[in-house]
Amino acid sequence: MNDSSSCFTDSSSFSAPNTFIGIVLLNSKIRSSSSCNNSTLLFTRSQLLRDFAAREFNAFLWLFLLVITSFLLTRLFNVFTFLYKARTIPGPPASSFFGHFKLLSKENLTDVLSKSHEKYGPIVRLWLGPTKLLVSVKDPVIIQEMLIKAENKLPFSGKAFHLAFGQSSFFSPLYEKVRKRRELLETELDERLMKTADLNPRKVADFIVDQIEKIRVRGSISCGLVSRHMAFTLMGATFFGDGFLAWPKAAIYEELLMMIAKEACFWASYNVTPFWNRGFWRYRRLCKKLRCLTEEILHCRKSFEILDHINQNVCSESSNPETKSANDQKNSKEEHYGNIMSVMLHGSQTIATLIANVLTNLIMNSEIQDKVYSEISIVGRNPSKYEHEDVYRMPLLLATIYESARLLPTGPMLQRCSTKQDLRFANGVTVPAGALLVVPVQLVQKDDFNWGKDASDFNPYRFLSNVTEGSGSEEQLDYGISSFVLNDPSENAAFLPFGSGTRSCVGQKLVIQAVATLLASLLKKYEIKFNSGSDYDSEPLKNLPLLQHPNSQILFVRRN
Ligand code: HEM
Repeated sequence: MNDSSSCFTDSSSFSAPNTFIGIVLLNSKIRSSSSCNNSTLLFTRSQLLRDFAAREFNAFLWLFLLVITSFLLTRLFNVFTFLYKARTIPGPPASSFFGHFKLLSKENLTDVLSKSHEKYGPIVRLWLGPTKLLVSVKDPVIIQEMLIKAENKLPFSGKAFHLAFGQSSFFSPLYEKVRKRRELLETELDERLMKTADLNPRKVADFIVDQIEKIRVRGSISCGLVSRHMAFTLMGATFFGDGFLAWPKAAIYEELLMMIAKEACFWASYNVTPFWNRGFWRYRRLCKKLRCLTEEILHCRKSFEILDHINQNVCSESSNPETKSANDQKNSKEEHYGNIMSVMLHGSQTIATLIANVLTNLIMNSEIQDKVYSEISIVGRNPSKYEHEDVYRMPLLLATIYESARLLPTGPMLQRCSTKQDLRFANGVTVPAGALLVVPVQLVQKDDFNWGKDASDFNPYRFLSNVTEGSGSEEQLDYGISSFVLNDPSENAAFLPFGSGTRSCVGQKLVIQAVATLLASLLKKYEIKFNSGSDYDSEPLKNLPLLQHPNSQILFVRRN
């Protein structure tokens, strides 16, 4: 037998190793067999490596296939479990693969939900797509439970703010992200509400009354426009201090904010940000201008500003300022500006709608306006030690504000989602994780079951309790006002204009005090009327449900 017989020239006489170590061992074996010539050795080695690579590649493919298959099987299992759990929630049957999408593209969601609740009860489901489940809750007790348990909002909530103003942690969908700032803002606002010096809605009210005096001589004014201006001035003075009232660029800031408000939802509705659209870039330029003006007012203001304080608190807790990188500092500054602009936008829009609703209701119900005026006059004759406390002695005015917020809430739906865990309600219904949960506020706040037969009528007295007869002062009785006390509106779980639970509105107390003070100052000086010839100036309209966003022309008539 010659020497070469021991060489590994015949590839079939050996098998390639399965591991890299195997290759190394075999390689050393080949090297040690000195009788092999170089070319045979090279051939054998490359053959081995090729064989090894092929095996490794096959193994990799198998592994990849296994991972993909198990991933798909898990997804499939999850989808079936989701569908199975969703089956237990009552709702109209979905006729197509796309669920109720067709129905919703033809009809308003609130109307569809109204019919579905009537037929299927307090919890109903609708399919927005093959696996997109929407669950609507109309029962106040279950709503309360849901708004506490489901802490997160839908992933796209806050997208409009994010697109317009960059990072904004107040309106982030994740509760974890907003929790700290929510708490700080709440505490800050509570503290400021206690101190008259820092935040004085009366100053804002006097400023607005002065402005109204100027426009009054020119005649009537659009209710929507004047409400918008009042809301903006209130928000500006609250967050930038009294110096905001004299800021010469306030009017430009207001105009920009309102232009952005008009377009924000439209641009946020795109799944992919429309960078190719010129209109989008024009919108971005508006946002940038607003950002510059925000920076400007923050630089020149003298008074302390609430959100600045919160930002400092959050930054000092999250990291040591000395070790903070320049990038971190830039991000926190961006977020600070984002927060200011988003709160200004949210507050101005919602307060404007609320003021417009109250003014419209007071005009359409002149007897209530007269009584509120009487109430303001009585309190004015015997003012409290602290001016800002006066409004809490005006129950009818406060009840009018609550009733206006009940009849026409600023948003038609509250929304939540539970991404990780199923939600189990006390009544036995389980909503699978990943479903969108909504509360149709308009339906809940006008439901006869929750509010009585006159649920659709304007009746502020539903928020008042009559204290035993005869306890009212003579002066009160002269004005035809019996002694009323305001009930806590949150006692009724169906009262949701500011949401409820873990993600409820942080500005509620501020709004009620500020709007009541402003309206008290206005009503004390002026009687508010529709301009004759205005659409609303007719008796038959009185009992019609309040129209959305009333844009009637109103007059401020000076009282003697
Ligand atoms: C009439 C005026 C206002 C109305 C009707 C209103 C209404 C609401 C509603 C319905 C929500 C969602 C609540 C929920 O999902 O449960 C909300 C959230 C919020 N509101 Fe207001 N709001 C008003 C004014 C304000 C003001 C003046 C501020 C600031 C001082 C403010 C700060 C916030 C914040 C920070 C959130 C987000 C809370 C979160 O996501 O955790 N709101 N508001």
